[in-house]
Amino acid sequence: MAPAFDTQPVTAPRLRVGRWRAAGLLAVLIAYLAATAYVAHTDLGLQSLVLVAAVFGILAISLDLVAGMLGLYSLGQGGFFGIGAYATTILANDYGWNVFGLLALVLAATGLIGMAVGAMSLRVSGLYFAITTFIFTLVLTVLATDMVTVTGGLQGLLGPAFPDFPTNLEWLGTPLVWCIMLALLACLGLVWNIRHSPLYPILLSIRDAEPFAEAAGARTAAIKVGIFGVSAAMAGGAGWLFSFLGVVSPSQFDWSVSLNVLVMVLIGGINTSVGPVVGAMFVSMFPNVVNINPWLQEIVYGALSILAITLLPDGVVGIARRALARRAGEIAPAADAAPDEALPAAPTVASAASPKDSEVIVECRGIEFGYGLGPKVLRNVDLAVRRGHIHGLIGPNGSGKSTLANVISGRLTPHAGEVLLKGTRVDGMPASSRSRLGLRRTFQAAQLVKELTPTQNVMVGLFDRVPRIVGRAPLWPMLASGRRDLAAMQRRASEALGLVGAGDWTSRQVADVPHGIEQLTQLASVCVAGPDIIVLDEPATGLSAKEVRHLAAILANLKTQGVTMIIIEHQTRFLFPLCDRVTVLNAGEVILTGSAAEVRADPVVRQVYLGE
Ligand SMILES: Nc1ncnc2c1ncn2[C@@H]1O[C@H](COP(=O)(O)OP(=O)(O)OP(=O)(O)O)[C@@H](O)[C@H]1O
Repeated sequence: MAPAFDTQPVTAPRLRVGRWRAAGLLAVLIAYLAATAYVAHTDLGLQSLVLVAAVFGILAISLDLVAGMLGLYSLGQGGFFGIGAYATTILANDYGWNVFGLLALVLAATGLIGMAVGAMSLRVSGLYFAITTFIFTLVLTVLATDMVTVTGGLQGLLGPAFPDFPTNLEWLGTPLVWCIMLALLACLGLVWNIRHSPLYPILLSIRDAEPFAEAAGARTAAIKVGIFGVSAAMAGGAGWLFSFLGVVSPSQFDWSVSLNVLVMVLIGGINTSVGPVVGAMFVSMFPNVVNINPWLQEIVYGALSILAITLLPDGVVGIARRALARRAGEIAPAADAAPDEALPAAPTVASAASPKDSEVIVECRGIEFGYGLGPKVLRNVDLAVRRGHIHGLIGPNGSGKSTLANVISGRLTPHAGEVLLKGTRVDGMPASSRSRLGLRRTFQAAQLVKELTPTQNVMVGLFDRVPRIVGRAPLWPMLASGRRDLAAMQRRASEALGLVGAGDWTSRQVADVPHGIEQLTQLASVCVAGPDIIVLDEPATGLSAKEVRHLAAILANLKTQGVTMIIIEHQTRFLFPLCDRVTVLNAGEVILTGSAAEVRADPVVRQVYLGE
């Protein structure tokens, strides 16, 4: 089993913001509170304009949390918003419930409903996910329209009054202004904290490279459902706030509102800290600020929205952030160096002694597997890999090697047979649980998050080595334990990149690094967790001869540290010198297991695979 996560440095580093940045943040906070105080004392017209924009800002943040970080384009936000507003209005007006008690109820109820809707909708993804959440909003709108005696039908209901300040706080002005603006600040803070926690690279890896996150031990379905619940609760909370702004009616929560919120996020900048709020301000304030003929106004608004979305794919804030980062030299230009030049010298190869009679650490017995109703891809496959060995898996294209790797690592469940890791039967276990038994894997096509740095990607590999990442994320930078663990994770990730020879590439985006460095980053992301067993699926694909030699040296070094490896590879000249044993698959069946020399000498293998 991998060693426990070492949390050195023992003392938590201070919050990682420079002096100027801290002063800037403080100035922004003071300006925000001053602006809130101004709005709290101004006329009702301006108040209502700002407050509607702020409530929609919260709604847009709730959507960005799932759309930007998880790629789940929910059209259910309008529905959760409506539930919050109607529940507050009906229970406060008709039953006299305390509005603050209702806030807790709304957050809990919409969070739970969100998790239930999420659990059902997450069986599908992309467009189908959007459609299922759209149907949720549609059904709620129809109910709100038809249940006239409860909801007031199309005319809606007048929302409850927001409680006044106690007399000693009346000097603060309108209490609802403070409540909404502080709620917006809290939502911005929550998302900022998540973006500065190690949960952020994990969420992006669930979005862009889910098998990678699963293989690192993340229960991706549970995380998606949980985050969707938080997003729904935030949208419900926005509905609670909205109920105090006037009339609550179906047109304010229908599917077009969900779409409008998506437009806000896209215009402002998806997956940015303040972009959704900027988008919400633009969309909700536009009709009042540009006060022209209504139909001309719609045309101008539509044209501006289309232009913003098509010309600014990162949104207004995304573009501004990139420009600032370029000026500050944070985004390095794309790498010019050829991969060969990019790679440092290979590490020294220590002698790779093979423990001859070590225990069997990975075992497959009688594995049968086929995709859907198609023919069997694996037939009665037996495989025994000894601790500390490098076990090669070769065979012609389509012979079932990657399928077997997926069965061993938990992405696929065999139809028959058993998989054992360290003597424990695991064939019913998800990939995330197998990683806790010390198994890690790489993928044929590198599974990484392109917009993150190699260091951030490698940190994903530490997911199940660091306690309570998900639970602490909403407060992460504010917790001493969070800052300490993040520093330790960054240090471990940089070390792992250094060990595989990619230490010079830690701060560029993966999108800007050569293919060889991507492959090494994948390898570092598994090595960082100190695994006992690594399954590598065609690690040498696309590498130059020099890079392949470098990779061979790294794998031989890993072997000297006692790591067991199963390597799927077509390049036998690279693979055979590393291997203790080689298994040959052909059309889903094992045709031979033996030493590299035995395999090379076998006439059937020579004919079937080596083409001789
Ligand atoms: N997701 C899938 N759905 C249906 N069939 C699949 C799927 N993945 C693989 N197959 C089929 O299963 C068979 C085995 O594929 P697999 O990728 O395991 O072979 P392989 O030996 O790894 O091939 P290669 O060396 O080309 O990577 C092939 O016939 C392939 O077309």
